[in-house]
Amino acid sequence: MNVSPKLCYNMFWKIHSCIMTSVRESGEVGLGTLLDGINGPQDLKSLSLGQLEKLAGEIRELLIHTVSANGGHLAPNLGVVELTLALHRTFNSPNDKFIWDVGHQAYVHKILTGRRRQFSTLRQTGGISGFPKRCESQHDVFGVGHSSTSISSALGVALARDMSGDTYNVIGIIGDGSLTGGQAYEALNHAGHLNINLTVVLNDNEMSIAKNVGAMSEYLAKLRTAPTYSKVKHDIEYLLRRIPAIGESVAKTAERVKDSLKYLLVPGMLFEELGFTYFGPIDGHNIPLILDVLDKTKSIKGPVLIHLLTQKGKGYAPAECNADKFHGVGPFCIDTGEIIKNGGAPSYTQVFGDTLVKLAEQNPDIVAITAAMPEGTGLKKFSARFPERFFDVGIAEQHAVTLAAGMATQGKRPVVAVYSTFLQRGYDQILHDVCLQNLPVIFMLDRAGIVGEDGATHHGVFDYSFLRHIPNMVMMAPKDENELRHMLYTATQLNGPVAIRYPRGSGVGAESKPDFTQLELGKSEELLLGKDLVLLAIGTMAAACCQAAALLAPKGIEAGVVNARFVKPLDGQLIRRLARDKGVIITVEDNVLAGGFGSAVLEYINAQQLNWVKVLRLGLPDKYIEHGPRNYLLSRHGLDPQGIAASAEAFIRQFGVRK
Ligand SMILES: Cc1ncc(C[n+]2csc(CCOP(=O)(O)OP(=O)(O)O)c2C)c(N)n1
Ligand SMILES: CC(=O)[C@@H](O)[C@H](O)COP(=O)(O)O
Ligand SMILES: [Mg+2]
Repeated sequence: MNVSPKLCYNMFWKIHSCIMTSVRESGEVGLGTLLDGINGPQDLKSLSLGQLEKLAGEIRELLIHTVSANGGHLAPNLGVVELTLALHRTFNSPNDKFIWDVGHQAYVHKILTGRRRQFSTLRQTGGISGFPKRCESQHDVFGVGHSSTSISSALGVALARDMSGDTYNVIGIIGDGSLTGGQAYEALNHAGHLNINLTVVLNDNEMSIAKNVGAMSEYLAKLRTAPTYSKVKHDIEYLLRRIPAIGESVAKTAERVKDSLKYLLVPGMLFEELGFTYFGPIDGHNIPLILDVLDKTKSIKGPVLIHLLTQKGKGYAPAECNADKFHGVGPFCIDTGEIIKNGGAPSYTQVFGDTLVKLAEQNPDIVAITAAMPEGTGLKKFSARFPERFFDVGIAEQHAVTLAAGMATQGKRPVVAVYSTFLQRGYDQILHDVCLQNLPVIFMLDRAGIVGEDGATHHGVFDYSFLRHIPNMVMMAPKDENELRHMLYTATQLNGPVAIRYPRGSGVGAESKPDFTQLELGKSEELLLGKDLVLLAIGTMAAACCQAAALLAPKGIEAGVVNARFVKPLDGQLIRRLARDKGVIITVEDNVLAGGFGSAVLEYINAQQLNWVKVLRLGLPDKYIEHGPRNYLLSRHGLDPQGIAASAEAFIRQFGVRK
């Protein structure tokens, strides 16, 4: 009988799932196993190679089991199991310092550094974070969540080490996707120049979240198929030493010979040219091989780059086949790999993506730009429909912004779709390259407000504050997914920079008609009338405010609700009227209070000398918000209907109701 490898693999996977199901049912994942004996990295030192390989399997089971329940970054972690084991086996953390790029692949590191028993709390309220965090463990040397920082921070640690006369090892671990970010090159440039002792491990799985893009990615692919440079170096040295009589002296000049030969044998040794000693490419799932190369590179002076080839999702068939889907995933069924869906209305992301395609069908100047997140930002459809008008620039938000500015000077209508938190990278480019020249670039800020389980590094709670003060910028936030459509349409009709911010996840199920309405610039929408106070809401806070008003009514408080729509320009006319008629304004936003929407309203009231108005600002405090479910975090910060109603009631009781 002829059995295809794919069929074999599927059969293996079925048997494996059955075993896993019974293990899960007995509630024994990772207990009574090798993993159970790992209380810290020191416990790895005595394990045999066979045991390390068995441990790798147990870690994979634990990863799959935990992420299937809590959600998280499964595929990146499955890909670095062997690498992380080898790192902790070779080096001595926390004396030696590991610095992870993005940090979404540091689960194995967490498991091996004393957090195995807390691992079931991953990404949950009060539980361990999905990213390295200095306050969580001394093994987490550098906090992270945004990409391409590892070489910079590792270099900083290495420089500090040398200044203090210490001798520990510093190892930065960066993925091929993160190597598309400009900061990584700034750091390579600096490290190569300093000739400092520093190890960079490049974990190359040919994937960012989506397939990796760019010339560097193509260069890595060339290295992948070229003869192993480290092997070539070794072989040349070996051969030269074996030449009778002259062997030793020739071997002494081997360094020079190798230097000339390497150009012939391996095209464009970019990393070596930058001052790094390059090792690779090496199979990143072969523990003895990784141990060997780590051991060898330990004694090399100057910066070293070890290029490992890994497979994202390794060991779990659904993640191997769909590495992008399992990059960051919600709870899923282990046996089938199916994501457990909440159902509900289409997400803001989807509505944006569909709307952009519609608008682009009518306007050939519309182009779309993503920084390595075509799926997450909803641009997948656009990329399929208009491949020549779609640009994935890699993890390069700064470049994305200035690229858009350049296109806008030539009459294009660039739409930069980006997560709010990652646009923080492009602040100067927005200010200096886009707004100063008043260029019509549209910024679509997804994942604005509280994002949930990714936590402090990912909440998009600063965007009102870092965008609204920039001259020429128009900033809007829709109350629902249907309004998002009209806002995007409106943005295409304006002739300057526009930012629109909206949250992660489902819309409210708002009905949408096929036509578009151009919204009046700086005009808000009165949703509910109420004589005692007004809840002046921005974005999705409008719905919470309507519910809060309903909670206040039985208490004899008549609250009006306004959907502000614009953070900039503000609806000054409305604010003056509210000040005159009600005298109590409560602003509500899911942004930090500092410099946010409420601050804008206060500035306006001050500028107009409407001094009698009582203003309460509800929003997020001047601190980083931890990880946890989005609704829980909103309620914890008083931004759910109950919280808003309670604050409004207390405020009105303190300042009285104007009759
Ligand atoms: C500045 C910034 N932009 C975007 C992201 C979103 N993001 C997280 S991981 C990732 C891909 C990283 O790819 P790579 O470094 O190769 O890691 P892999 O997941 O492949 O192991 C992206 C785009 C981010 N974390 N930071
Ligand atoms: C690590 C990272 O930055 C992304 O993977 C992020 O976690 C994606 O989040 P979403 O699930 O909101 O797309
Ligand atoms: Mg990668």
